[in-house]
Amino acid sequence: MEHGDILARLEATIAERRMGDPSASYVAKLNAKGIAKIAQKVGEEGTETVIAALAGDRKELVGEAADLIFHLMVLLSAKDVPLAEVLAELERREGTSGIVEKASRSN
Ligand SMILES: N=c1c2ncn([C@@H]3O[C@H](COP(=O)(O)OP(=O)(O)OP(=O)(O)O)[C@@H](O)[C@H]3O)c2ncn1[C@@H]1O[C@H](COP(=O)(O)O)[C@@H](O)[C@H]1O
Repeated sequence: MEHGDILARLEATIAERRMGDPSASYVAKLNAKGIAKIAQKVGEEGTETVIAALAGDRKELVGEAADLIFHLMVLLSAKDVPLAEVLAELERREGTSGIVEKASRSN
């Protein structure tokens, strides 16, 4: 199976569970706690990813990176930002120099 499909499936699952029962779904539980809690989780998972990278534990890094991507997708969903919009932004940057691109970025 193509790995790229998992992001689309995960986005659909997150959208489906968002308003669900917090006692039966982690995605619903996080959304019930509000945007600040979701954003906090993204920050925590980012920090844990950095720690795993610096500790040199490859398996730990893969797990933390998966946690980070998952929580970032929960955050994007909660803010009604489709993943396609982020991917389109990456496509827009594709082929441009990161050095030049940084200077011309609007945000
Ligand atoms: N990919 C994930 C995924 N990655 C990590 N996690 C959960 O993220 C949580 C992170 O653990 P933490 O200890 O950091 O957080 P916590 O202790 O639960 O919460 P706090 O203490 O921060 O309040 C764990 O409960 C993990 O199970 C995930 N939960 C769900 N998914 C996907 O989301 C789908 C829907 O899940 P439900 O909403 O639970 O149905 C699943 O089928 C999966 O595909």
